[in-house]
Amino acid sequence: MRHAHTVEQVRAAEAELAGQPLMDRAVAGLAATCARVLIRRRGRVYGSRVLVLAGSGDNGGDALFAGARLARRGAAVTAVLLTPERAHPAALAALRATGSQVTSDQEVGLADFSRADLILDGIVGIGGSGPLRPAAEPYAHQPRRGVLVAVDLPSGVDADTGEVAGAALRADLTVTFGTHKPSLLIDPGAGYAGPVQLVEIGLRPPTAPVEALQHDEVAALLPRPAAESDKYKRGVVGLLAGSERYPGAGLLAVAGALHGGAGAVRYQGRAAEEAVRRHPEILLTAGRVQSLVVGPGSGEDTAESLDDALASQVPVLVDADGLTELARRGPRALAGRSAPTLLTPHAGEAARLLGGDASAEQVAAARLRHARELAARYGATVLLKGSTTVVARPDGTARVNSTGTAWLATAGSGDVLAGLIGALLAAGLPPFDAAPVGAYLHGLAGRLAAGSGAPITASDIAAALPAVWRDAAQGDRPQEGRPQGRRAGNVAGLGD
Ligand SMILES: NC(=O)C1=CN([C@@H]2O[C@H](COP(=O)(O)OP(=O)(O)OC[C@H]3O[C@@H](n4cnc5c(N)ncnc54)[C@H](O)[C@@H]3O)[C@@H](O)[C@H]2O)[C@@H](O)CC1
Ligand SMILES: Nc1ncnc2c1ncn2[C@@H]1O[C@H](COP(=O)(O)OP(=O)(O)O)[C@@H](O)[C@H]1O
Ligand SMILES: [K+]
Repeated sequence: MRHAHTVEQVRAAEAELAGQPLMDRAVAGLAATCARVLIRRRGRVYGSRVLVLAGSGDNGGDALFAGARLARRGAAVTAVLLTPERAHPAALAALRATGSQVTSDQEVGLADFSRADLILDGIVGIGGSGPLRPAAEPYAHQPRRGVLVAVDLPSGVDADTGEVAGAALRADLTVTFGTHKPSLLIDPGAGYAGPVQLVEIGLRPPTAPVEALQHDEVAALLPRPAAESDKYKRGVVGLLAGSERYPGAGLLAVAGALHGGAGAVRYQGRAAEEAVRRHPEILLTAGRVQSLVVGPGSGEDTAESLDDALASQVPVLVDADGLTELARRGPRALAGRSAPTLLTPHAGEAARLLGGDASAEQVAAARLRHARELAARYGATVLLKGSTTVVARPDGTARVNSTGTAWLATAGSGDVLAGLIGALLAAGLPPFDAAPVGAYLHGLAGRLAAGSGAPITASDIAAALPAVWRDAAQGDRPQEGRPQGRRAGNVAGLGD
């Protein structure tokens, strides 16, 4: 499990360790990573050009101290102070003692930014607030050829949410201290961080409000048939999906559900004939189910299907057309439910569910905030899809997905996901497990299908599910780094 803590929690955990050399530990890890980057890039640290961008707080202090360590190994280090009168005194003295150049001339800084082999972004860390200050902003737009390492988190990114209010520095790699911050796991912030390396400094923060399942946790949660299982004991998922206008969505939901670990898939929609032709293993008769999926391509049947689903006593996943109908009815439509409800909107559907309080763009720019808001308003678990999938519960706890690729953004991909998660619900996983496990497998399937990068169809994603299930079931293989097609670029693999 990857855990992410808020700034407040990090500060409290730090206070408990007062007197311990936390900064030394952080700096040692940071400098070691920078040295590795330089050795991979240039074969050695000696003679490399390093630029340190130092703000006024301890984040700048970390960067200056790391710069001093690199200078002692022969790097040509220049430090640019963004607030010269408030630079970290001890760290500045340490860097000066190496004979390195220190300047507050931003013209020099910007020129070096373009030339340096390695840039340390120590402008601002967890003490940041609001958009980058004017002195720092030009660095966010300046071209460079070297590797940019963000200290703790990329400057300009809000640590607790991953929101980016204005410009931010786009890192190739982030070295973070003590614990992950939510912004390192959630876009758009995560997209600025690149691969993240965690340096342990001894912090013991409390329960994490945001976490990301990894292979081990997914392996432990995957439903497996027991010796005495039969198909009903394994769970039956009911699909209320597909209509005359959108038969394909029903078929794709079936394809996802068949690979989701339930014992049987009961299909109730207008694409029945085609569904059974393609998937002869499905059931078309009415009967007991342990979960229901309502909405993918339900078209003209949506209102009635939603009525049926919400009146049931089993976990219900509402997706696509079902969400549009639910948005019309509002949160009260879920008030009488005794079994759990899971909503799986993309940003546009989320905006609808919020009744016009946010646009799709605003939802995508503040995923954690809006997923939490929706979960609280509807009293349901919410899986918000998109570049980072976020699952939130009404109490605000959240899980974010660390697999996936932008190639998943293809028509019908969400229908496969809905069927898959529906089956996991039928197999007995609670929504806060079923949703992130489904997203994790779906993301891995997208990566597997896309390979080194190629357009994929939703059917390809479904077809890849058995292989990624087998892989995930083995556990112990953390899925680090950013998905295919992201700019891990010139330091691919350094986040390991
Ligand atoms: N808390 C901890 O447990 C540890 C913290 N360490 C480092 O300390 C950092 C936090 O240090 P601080 O609390 O001094 O805070 P920061 O250094 O993150 O930032 C505070 C300073 O940045 C300026 N600032 C705020 N918002 C800004 C913006 N948008 N643009 C430009 N400047 C801005 C403020 O004027 C303030 O003086 C961490 O990010 C990490 O790098 C590490 O040394 C190890 C341990
Ligand atoms: N930029 C992206 N990066 C990674 N995954 C994405 C991106 N955009 C969309 N996805 C994923 O692709 C799927 C698309 O689902 P959805 O929007 O419901 O599409 P559809 O309605 O066509 O099935 C979701 O799982 C979503 O998280
Ligand atoms: K930083």
